[in-house]
Order: sequence, then C-alpha cells, then structure tokens
Amino acid sequence: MKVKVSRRAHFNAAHRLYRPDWQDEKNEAVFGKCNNPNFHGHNYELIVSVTGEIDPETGFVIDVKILKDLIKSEVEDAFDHKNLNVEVPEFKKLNPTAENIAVVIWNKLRPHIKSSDELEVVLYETPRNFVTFSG
Ligand SMILES: Nc1nc2c(c(=O)[nH]1)N=C([C@H](O)[C@H](O)COP(=O)(O)OP(=O)(O)OP(=O)(O)O)CN2
Ligand SMILES: [Zn+2]
Repeated sequence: MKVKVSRRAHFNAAHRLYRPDWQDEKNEAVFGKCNNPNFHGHNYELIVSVTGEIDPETGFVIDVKILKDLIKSEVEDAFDHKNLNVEVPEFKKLNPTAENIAVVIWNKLRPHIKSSDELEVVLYETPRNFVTFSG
C-alpha cells in the first residue's frame, strides 16, 4: 500500500528567458515579456511529493521534517531571492523556464530520497501556470 506525502514551499526568484545564440527579435517573439533584458521576478510555489510504503515502525513514508529540511537546503537556500540566470550555476547555460527549474529541483532532491520511493515536483510559476515532473 503506497501513500503520497507532500510538502509545500516557496521561493522568490528573478529570471530572464532567452537564448544568446538567437537575435533579439526571435527572443522577443518566442519568450515575450519573460525576455525582458532587465529580468523580472516570480513568486514560485513548490509542492514536493514522496510516494512509498508506510514504515510499520514509525507510520511514516518519509518524516516531513526531513523533507522540509531537504527542500530548504537544496532549493530555498539555492534559489530564494536569487537571479537564476546569474547566480545559480545550473542555469548558466540552461533557460530557467518552469519546466527546466522543476527538472533541476527534482535532480537535486532525488539522491536524498529512498530509491524505492517515487518523487514528484510540482512548480507554480504563477498562480495559473504550473508544471509537474516525476522523473
Ligand atoms: N511552457 C512555458 N511557457 C512559458 C513559461 C514557462 O516557464 N514555460 N514562462 C513564461 C513566463 O516566464 C511567465 O510565466 C509568463 O507569465 P504570464 O504569461 O504573465 O502568466 P500569468 O499566469 O501571470 O498571466 P495570465 O494573464 O494569467 O496569463 C511564459 N511561457
Ligand atoms: Zn518569467
């Protein structure tokens, strides 16, 4: 019997969507207002879920305190109040779209989760735009 345990978190970060190998016109056409050269911020909402068997001794799939501390050390400390393009190494050469941010977060968390458990990351870039990555 598998149960999904979730923890909600948030971080604020700035970004700019663009490709340096494209002309300005193409970047503007494809990325619109998120191509603004002055960068802009989003209030990202994150839901991390771990699905697995309940440990019969503890009654936990994963201790949510451990999940909370993991999200803080791997995501919030790394991304919160940062310019993703400039200050976060993973996005030096990777466009910080919601999709790419979700995959980066998943890859940072995955090594810390029991291999038999499933990991899902849901990332809201705006209250109406969100992506889901489960590996
Ligand atoms: N597939 C993706 N498309 C877009 C992404 C993305 O990460 N993946 N990102 C953006 C912009 O960064 C940003 O999210 C655009 O926001 P906006 O269009 O303003 O969305 P809102 O929900 O705030 O606005 P509505 O008026 O509700 O549409 C663009 N595309
Ligand atoms: Zn944006």
